[in-house]
Amino acid sequence: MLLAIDVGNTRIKTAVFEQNTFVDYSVFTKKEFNEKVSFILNQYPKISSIVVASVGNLDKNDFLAFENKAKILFINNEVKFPFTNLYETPNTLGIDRMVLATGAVLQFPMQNRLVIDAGTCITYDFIDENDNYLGGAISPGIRLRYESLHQFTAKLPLLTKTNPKSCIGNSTNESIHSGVVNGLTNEIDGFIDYYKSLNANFIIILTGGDAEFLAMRLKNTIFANSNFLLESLNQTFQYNQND
Ligand SMILES: Nc1ncnc2c1ncn2[C@@H]1O[C@H](COP(=O)(O)OP(=O)(O)O)[C@@H](O)[C@H]1O
Ligand SMILES: CC(C)(COP(=O)(O)O)[C@@H](O)C(=O)NCCC(=O)O
Ligand SMILES: [K+]
Repeated sequence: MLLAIDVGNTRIKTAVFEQNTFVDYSVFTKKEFNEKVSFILNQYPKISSIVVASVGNLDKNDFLAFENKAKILFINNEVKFPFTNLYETPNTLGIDRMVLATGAVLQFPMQNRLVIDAGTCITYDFIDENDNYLGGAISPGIRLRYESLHQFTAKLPLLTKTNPKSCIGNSTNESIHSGVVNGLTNEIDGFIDYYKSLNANFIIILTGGDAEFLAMRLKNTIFANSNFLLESLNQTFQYNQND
């Protein structure tokens, strides 16, 4: 059994896998990290390996306490990836984006793929049909947009994500919801239209904490898979076992 751990900038997500079967899912904060991981390891004594992708503030040392329970693969840019990295600064590319690209290549072979991860930030990653990783974009995620409007102004309230009633917001709250939610869906549809103009044939994977909320609001039809990063971690692990 494998425990996959995704340390994002907002939350930690974990999954237990028995080969390719998703057995268990948890989500928690950094504060709860030690307690939750210990709990999962006790609950599933068959876990023999842990695979970690971290872009948040947990590093390799934070996992040392679990080394006597399971073997740990901490993903960094020295592990094997099934794509050619054409990013100009490969050493600063987010590990989560590399893991997502791995999942896209292994699950959807020989196709152009666009991965959109709607988490703390929205990341866009494009991997072409020849398995070249080209890059994409980084923009603020939904919560970040609401929080920054509040934090960097004197008058704007802090709101939580809500379906806007209209594009034309007729109150402060409705204007904010329209700006954040309609702004982001227009951004995503705009990027998708740009990729379509380059090549009509590509698949789109939408994941992250806001994937389901966004999927139903996009002009383009996309199926959300909130677990794509955890599934991709399992695949990255397996890919590195087959030497
Ligand atoms: N319980 C929750 N706590 C925090 N964010 C949540 C929650 N449920 C959904 N979200 C949404 O998920 C986004 C963060 O997604 P997530 O994939 O967890 O981020 P990250 O991988 O960067 O930690 C936020 O923009 C927020 O709107
Ligand atoms: C862009 C990110 C902050 C996204 O993090 P997340 O929203 O998943 O928490 C992360 O992928 C990262 O730190 N990237 C490094 C810069 C880059 O990818 O070029
Ligand atoms: K992201």
